[in-house]
Amino acid sequence: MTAQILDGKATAAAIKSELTARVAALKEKGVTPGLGTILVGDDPGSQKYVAGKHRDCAQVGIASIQRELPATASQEEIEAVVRELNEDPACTGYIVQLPLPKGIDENRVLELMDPAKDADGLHPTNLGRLVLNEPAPLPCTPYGIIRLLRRYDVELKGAEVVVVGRGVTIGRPMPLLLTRKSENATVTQCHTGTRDLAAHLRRADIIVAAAGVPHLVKPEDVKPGAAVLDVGVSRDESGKIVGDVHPGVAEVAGWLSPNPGGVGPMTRAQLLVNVVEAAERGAAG
Ligand SMILES: Nc1nc(=O)c2c([nH]1)NC[C@@H]1CN(c3ccc(C(=O)N[C@@H](CCC(=O)O)C(=O)O)cc3)C=[N+]21
Repeated sequence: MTAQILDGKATAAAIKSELTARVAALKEKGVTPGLGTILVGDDPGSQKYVAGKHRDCAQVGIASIQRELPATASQEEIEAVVRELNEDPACTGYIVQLPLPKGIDENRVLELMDPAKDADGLHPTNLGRLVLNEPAPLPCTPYGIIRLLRRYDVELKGAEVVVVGRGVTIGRPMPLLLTRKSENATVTQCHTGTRDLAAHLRRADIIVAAAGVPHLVKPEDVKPGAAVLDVGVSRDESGKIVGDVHPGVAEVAGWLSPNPGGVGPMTRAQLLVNVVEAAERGAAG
């Protein structure tokens, strides 16, 4: 048996083509959605991700607003750019590319953002709304994962999901989305303090591997037919992406998201969704 591929690239392309129509409709009303990015420092990986986000924008007709600061930028300088984008009417949503350089208080920067312009869905107010079941922009990677599973008709209702990892962008918000009434999954969250990870993995109908540990999920730990999402991104010596899922899992799983080509493109598509939805709310109000 070989797993069906959860093709994030193709699914993201479909979402982007739907967004293209919504952006065109907004433009007829005189509203152009604009995605802002704030990039601090010159990490080549971060530069590449940010460039990809602006390429996506061009594809669907969203305007790009790019702000770059040197690695030596101070807390005050970064916060000044956040305030500027909060005020800029051309910017309907934006992100601060993470991580920020050492010595910068990331949470203070994120808290300064206008929650209505939070394209990542990671502002404390929006995470709070998620906990309270109130409408809010949703965290891009977790929601991208859910949309990918839905696209391939993977049953979420009643499913036993194991989330591996407790990072702020994926691990922590993922169970909040999965346990909504609309998803109705049962979630076990595993992390470095988990005593017997393999025992949990073996029971899972769906595994979300977001630990950032190369090949953490082994074929012998996967229940035959399970859906496995490879979210972790590590790099080998040559700079090639190594995921959290061992390649042998493809022989056991029922569905598998490749890495690259799986969750990454879905994250980027969801970012655009948040920007367009913010612009639609603005146009309606
Ligand atoms: N405020 C903030 N929001 C983020 O969403 C955010 C961030 N900071 N910091 C870094 C991580 C990383 N991230 C990725 C998004 C897409 C791909 C992606 O599309 N990857 C391609 C391959 C890219 C390649 O080959 O390097 C793929 O999986 O097919 C990867 C990584 C978003 N992040």
